[in-house]
Amino acid sequence: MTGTPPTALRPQHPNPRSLRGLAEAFGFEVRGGIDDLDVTGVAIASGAVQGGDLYVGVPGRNAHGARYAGQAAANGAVAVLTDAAGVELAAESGLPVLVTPDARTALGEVAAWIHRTDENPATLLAVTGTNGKTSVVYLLYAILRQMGVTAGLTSTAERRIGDEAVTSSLTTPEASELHALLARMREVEVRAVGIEVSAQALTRHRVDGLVFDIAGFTNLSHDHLDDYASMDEYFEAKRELFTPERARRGVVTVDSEWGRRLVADTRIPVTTLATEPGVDADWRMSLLEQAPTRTSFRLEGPDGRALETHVPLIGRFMAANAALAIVMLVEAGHDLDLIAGAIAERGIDAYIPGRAERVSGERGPVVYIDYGHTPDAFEQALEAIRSTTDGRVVMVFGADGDRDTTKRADMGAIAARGADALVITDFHPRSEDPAAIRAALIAGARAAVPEREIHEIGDPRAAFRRALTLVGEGDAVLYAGPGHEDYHEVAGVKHPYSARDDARLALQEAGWLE
Ligand SMILES: CC(=O)N[C@H]1[C@@H](OP(=O)(O)OP(=O)(O)OC[C@H]2O[C@@H](n3ccc(=O)[nH]c3=O)[C@H](O)[C@@H]2O)O[C@H](CO)[C@@H](O)[C@@H]1O[C@H](C)C(=O)N[C@@H](C)C(=O)N[C@H](CCC(=O)O)C(=O)O
Ligand SMILES: Nc1ncnc2c1ncn2[C@@H]1O[C@H](COP(=O)(O)OP(=O)(O)OP(=O)(O)O)[C@@H](O)[C@H]1O
Repeated sequence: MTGTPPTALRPQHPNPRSLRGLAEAFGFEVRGGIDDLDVTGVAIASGAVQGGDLYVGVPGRNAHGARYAGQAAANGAVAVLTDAAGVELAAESGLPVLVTPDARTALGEVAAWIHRTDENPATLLAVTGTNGKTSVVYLLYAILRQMGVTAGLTSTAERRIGDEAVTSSLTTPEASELHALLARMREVEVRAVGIEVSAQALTRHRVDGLVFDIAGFTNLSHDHLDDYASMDEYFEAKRELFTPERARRGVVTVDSEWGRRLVADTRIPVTTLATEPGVDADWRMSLLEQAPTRTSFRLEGPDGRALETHVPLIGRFMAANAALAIVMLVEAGHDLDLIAGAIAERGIDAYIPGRAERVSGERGPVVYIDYGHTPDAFEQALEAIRSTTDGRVVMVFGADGDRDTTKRADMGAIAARGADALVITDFHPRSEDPAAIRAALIAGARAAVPEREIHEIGDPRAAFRRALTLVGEGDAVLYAGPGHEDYHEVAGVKHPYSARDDARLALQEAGWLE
């Protein structure tokens, strides 16, 4: 996947900056003539380079990026920034080379300098946590727009400025892309931006060169133990967002021990939010009503301030995400009454692609396509569906290949406990044997509930159609995993596949959708 140029939103009228000025500002060693050269952008993937860019060659898992300096030059790069190991490779391109001990560490500040990020007046709202980041940034975006604020977002699904959107490749863009996106947002006078920040982004310097106005925390649960040696290390990666170098203020959901630990450990001022009963916090969310099409809730603040609203989505977890978004906006300086006024009547008018997205119509079973791929996400989504469904709940799911294998047994177990029947299928097996991934999920399910009805069908299209044969009016299907995605990755090849489109087609074939 690396080397594929990510589609990126960039400023349309960049202000050129002097390359000599850049080298002097950062104390870079210079090889080659750079006087009279200007730089207008920055990229770390050669395929993404545009005329006037600085190409930054960073070492990767597969190759040193400096190896691709020739392609960067062909695409119009004016110079290369790299480390000592990359100098010789970069010089082969014929471009001048700037040298720094660690090009990845330098990238964020360099991108901020080139794109003048300091001059960006937008409020920056960062969201981290294992689950709910994408949802919270879409909820922030929706509320801001309902309040008449020009907003942007960056998430796993999309980067979005007003109505302009491009599909994302990473959850958090590389720093080169992120600062360009913010510069583009400044051009169109975006005033507030929701930014999803993964643990990997913090660890890999993708949000360097930014200090967020508000950092929000959703939750922490089992995921990414292929990237981090333990839950403690994973937590430490997230905790970094709640330091003065990264954020001015925080809003922390304290339902879990991890949230409480974050509050105890942080060095920035934080406001707390509880969304479960019996947890003490500055703000408390309580559910009012759960229906298959919406969830309404009440949010109460420290001084008796309160609002009631709803989200057009299922589940306590979605109300929790919405409550976090609202408290983040209050902490960013928005008046609670103004927020309430904007969302009281119509509720929060959010569309979140592929997160508990209802694809069924008026007739037949209710079908949700979800992006859940962790044990906790499975549990939350199943609980939400149970609380709005009297009939059977059938769950279709698989597990990522080449990703944290230790969560598979738990995913199987939670599905077996929460659903009446399971259809276990393939979800991006990547380089792994798909049958072995299914076997791990089935073993987890059988260990938890030996008698559970389980169907094993590798092809996701056939699996979903099997699920439809197991349900009828009043029942529900949860298809967890693919969410908004439009591909199915097998052995390094991405095959076109949209679970949402295919599910609609299957519902039509079954006569349940026009
Ligand atoms: C493990 C990891 O983070 N890998 C990232 C890394 O890839 P890499 O080290 O393998 O790169 P490489 O292939 O060795 O190439 C080295 C350099 O040469 C460049 N190159 C390479 C080939 C070429 O033709 N031209 C070129 O310029 C590459 O852009 C890179 O800068 O640098 C690439 C360029 O930016 C990233 O795309 C890639 O993210 C991969 C796709 C990835 O999957 N990352 C995951 C771990 C990740 O970050 N996930 C979180 C999700 C969190 C969540 O689920 O919540 C995220 O924020 O997305
Ligand atoms: N607050 C929450 N608590 C637990 N599970 C949640 C929560 N919000 C969403 N989920 C579940 O997690 C899935 C992913 O949600 P979302 O995309 O918002 O999270 P994320 O943190 O952005 O994950 P990713 O970066 O992988 O997209 C949802 O489809 C849902 O199943």
